[in-house]
Amino acid sequence: MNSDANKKLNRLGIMGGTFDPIHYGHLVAAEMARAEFKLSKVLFIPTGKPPHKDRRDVSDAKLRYEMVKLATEDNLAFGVSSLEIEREGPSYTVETLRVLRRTYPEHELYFITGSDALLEIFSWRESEEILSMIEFIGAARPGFDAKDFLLKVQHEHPESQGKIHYLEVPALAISSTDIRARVQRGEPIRYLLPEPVRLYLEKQGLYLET
Ligand SMILES: Nc1ncnc2c1ncn2[C@@H]1O[C@H](COP(=O)(O)OP(=O)(O)OP(=O)(O)O)[C@@H](O)[C@H]1O
Ligand SMILES: O=C(O)c1ccc[n+]([C@@H]2O[C@H](COP(=O)([O-])O)[C@@H](O)[C@H]2O)c1
Repeated sequence: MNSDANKKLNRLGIMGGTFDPIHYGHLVAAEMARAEFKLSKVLFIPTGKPPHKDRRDVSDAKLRYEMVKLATEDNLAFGVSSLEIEREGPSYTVETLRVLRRTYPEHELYFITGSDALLEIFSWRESEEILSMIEFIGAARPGFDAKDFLLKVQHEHPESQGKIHYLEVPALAISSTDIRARVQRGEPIRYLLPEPVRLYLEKQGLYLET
């Protein structure tokens, strides 16, 4: 086999997010993407300072990183990177990808997002540069019309043709916002996220205050 053919076998999935906290919606999307797109590994990258979120009270990056570690350690194909939480300033994806390109020169990079985030990638910093470096996998969330969306994208952003893939996942209507609100109201969150993460966030007293 020549080296070009070899290259194609290495596919790295990247799952970026605030993960405040990580939950089964994230994990199912990553696992389905891994299998469907034959990714050798999925790297979870918690954001240091989320560029598009104006919540001033995003939890401490180290706590969010720790929760991602706890949630992913039982899957050998999952890894966690502290790249963004160690970098100063907003966590722009383009900067992260430049580092990953150097770290994984032989890999094709696939960025996994929920379909809601897929609608926003064109507003990301240097989105054209991003599209020249990687492909996107958009995981379906409830209420999302993928066919319409892909048609619209192709029409408005012809440069993205062939670079955005749609992945159907068993839709889980779980969000970090809902989990935080439940904790605040004293409602159960068990089975919405891995048990070690639930125990950790309770021990840390996370989300008790608005
Ligand atoms: N239930 C879900 N199914 C599929 N993808 C999801 C789900 N929840 C989040 N994602 C995706 O995971 C990535 C990281 O999401 P993020 O950490 O912001 O979680 P979130 O639940 O959307 O958080 P919040 O409610 O605080 O906005 C985003 O691309 C998002 O679209
Ligand atoms: O680079 C950007 O301009 C940019 C703007 C918004 C979001 N992102 C990335 O998209 C991923 C999901 O973000 P979020 O805010 O939905 O948790 C995460 O990796 C962010 O760093 C990136």
